[in-house]
Amino acid sequence: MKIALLGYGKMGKMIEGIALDRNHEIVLKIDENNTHELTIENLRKADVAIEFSTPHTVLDNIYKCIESKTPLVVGTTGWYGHLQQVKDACVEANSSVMYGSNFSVGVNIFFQISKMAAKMMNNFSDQYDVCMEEIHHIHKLDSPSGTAITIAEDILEEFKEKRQWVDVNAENSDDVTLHKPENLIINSFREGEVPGTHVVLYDSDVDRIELKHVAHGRQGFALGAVLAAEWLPGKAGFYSVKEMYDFKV
Ligand SMILES: NC(=O)C1=CN([C@@H]2O[C@H](COP(=O)(O)OP(=O)(O)OC[C@H]3O[C@@H](n4cnc5c(N)ncnc54)[C@H](OP(=O)(O)O)[C@@H]3O)[C@@H](O)[C@H]2O)C=CC1
Ligand SMILES: O=C(O)C1=N[C@H](C(=O)O)C[C@H](O)C1
Repeated sequence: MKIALLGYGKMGKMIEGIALDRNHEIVLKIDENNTHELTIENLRKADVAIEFSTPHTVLDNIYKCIESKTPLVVGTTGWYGHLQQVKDACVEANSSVMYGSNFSVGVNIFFQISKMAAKMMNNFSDQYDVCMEEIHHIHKLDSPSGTAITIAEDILEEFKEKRQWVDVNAENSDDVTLHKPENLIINSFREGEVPGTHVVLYDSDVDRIELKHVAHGRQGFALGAVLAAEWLPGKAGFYSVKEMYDFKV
């Protein structure tokens, strides 16, 4: 397949390596310095585009791909407030977009485990409280992580004591008003070069249950994005990575 890489940073470079190993060809690489090359004409030379740029640039890139009808895999996080508009634009144009807060198979298994646990724990919400932690490298621009938001929204669907998630980070950690029983607290930490760690904690007076996913590097995210780029072409519509993995449980 001919692949366009929109964003050629830590993820874009790792995706390039995996795509070449799987006999794909990279026909376009866009970073901050050559955005003028991101034209409809150039996008149409690709069978699929993979977007790992920044929360500030992702929306323009998505809309360009929708306009050119280039199937697009979006890994960039920090834009989910615009999800419905993007979905509507994609469907109206009969284009193909898949987004995912995390493309690794391990995290997608973790999503399922966490959702199942939340459903069980909902029967014991008089005894257990739930909170989350996410730890990432200091270069990360968004907080909480997209992965943490996906986990939190799954928990909110099942664990009825919680009404909304709230991000507690270096900037607002002194604000005690955030700690209300109905708030699902996500504690976001930025440390060194941590690739991505997510924890769900259920705590009672007598014990604690911890569910934890630790990424050892970015390889799993990058392979998942290439698998998505192989899966998407020919499928018009707006998809989430959960539809690609479609685990049978
Ligand atoms: N869904 C998932 O599985 C994963 C998602 N992510 C997310 O992916 C995103 C990228 O992560 P990462 O690669 O680590 O970040 P980096 O900061 O390493 O890379 C970002 C890249 O985007 C480039 N860029 C800047 N402006 C534009 C633009 N207008 N168009 C295209 N590219 C542009 C930058 O260019 P320059 O180098 O010139 O500054 C850089 O190459 C983040 O949002 C992160 O949260 C990360 C890992 C996994
Ligand atoms: O910025 C990162 O690095 C990562 N971002 C994604 C997220 O926000 O969840 C996925 C992964 O955790 C790494």
